[in-house]
Amino acid sequence: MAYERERQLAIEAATAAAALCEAVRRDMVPHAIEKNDKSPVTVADFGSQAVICRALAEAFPTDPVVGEEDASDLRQPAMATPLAQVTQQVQQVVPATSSEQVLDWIDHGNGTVGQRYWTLDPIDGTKGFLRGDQYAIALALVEAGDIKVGVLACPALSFDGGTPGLLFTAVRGEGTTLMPLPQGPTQPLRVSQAADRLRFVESVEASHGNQAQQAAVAQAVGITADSVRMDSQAKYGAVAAGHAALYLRLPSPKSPDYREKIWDHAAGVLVVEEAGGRVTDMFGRPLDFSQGDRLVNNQGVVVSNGTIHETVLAALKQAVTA
Ligand SMILES: Nc1ncnc2c1ncn2[C@@H]1O[C@H](COP(=O)(O)O)[C@@H](O)[C@H]1OP(=O)(O)O
Ligand SMILES: [Mg+2]
Ligand SMILES: [Mg+2]
Ligand SMILES: [Mg+2]
Repeated sequence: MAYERERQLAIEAATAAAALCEAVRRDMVPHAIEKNDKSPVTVADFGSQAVICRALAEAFPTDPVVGEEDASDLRQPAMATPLAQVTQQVQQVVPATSSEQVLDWIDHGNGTVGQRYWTLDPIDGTKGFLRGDQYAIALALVEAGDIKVGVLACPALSFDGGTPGLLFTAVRGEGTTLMPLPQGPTQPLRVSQAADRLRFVESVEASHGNQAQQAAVAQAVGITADSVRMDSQAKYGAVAAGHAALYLRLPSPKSPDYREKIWDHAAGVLVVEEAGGRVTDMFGRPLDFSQGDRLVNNQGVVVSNGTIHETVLAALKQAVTA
């Protein structure tokens, strides 16, 4: 199988990070630390990035990792308490780790996009994580702009009332699989074509999309049920598993020039594509992962079961020009 080492390593690292995040949520009631851009980060985001970057640095030392977080704030003297908490959490995975080591592992994620790179969102949906809702650990390998491996760990996700905790894994050309966390039988995953599964998913956070326009487009393609609102790339998982036919993320009227970050999409895109679905921007262009840490050549994201994709793009064109 192609990319077997990369796939195995990504699964192991994301599974360890998922356990760390769940331990934080269970044991310490995480609170938000505010970043410069006012968005939240927690002890678990830092711990997850440290654990995954450590594994990548060891196994693939020359691969850059483009991760969401960096350790500059954590290095400030005023952050001694959260740093100690991050270190304590990482020690559950890697015993006898020092804080210095943890900071260096986090900063291993400050790489830049190149011919081959990994991109990591140590917690995608930090707001969902803090609310007790959905979040994901998202890790992907990209070569020449093409996503080759994508792993999405969704510790709080379940379908049809199952035990929470699902891991999605995709390798380009080899399909998508679903496995319970932390381990269990693997099953291949396909998107759904069933008419009764014509649900659509969107963000919980209204400011991350355009909910009025999303509802109008969904209705135009015959989806009459209310949206299922979900944080994080778990939405890609819902489409890949056939629990939704469509995920719409249209530019928010409050931030029309926002460009999506690569770590918010890379793993999810491959998980859906390899399950038989399709992902483009709102104009039908493929997402371009070769340009840097943002999708500068794209606006909005449309994720579907494939079958309805062209109809959705046509409805979107009408909605935007109307
Ligand atoms: N204006 C925006 N439009 C789209 N996504 C955004 C916007 N602002 C922040 N985000 C990103 O949305 C992601 C969460 O998505 P969701 O709502 O689907 O759970 C976060 O990674 C967040 O990035 P950041 O962590 O930099 O704030
Ligand atoms: Mg994040
Ligand atoms: Mg994110
Ligand atoms: Mg964030």
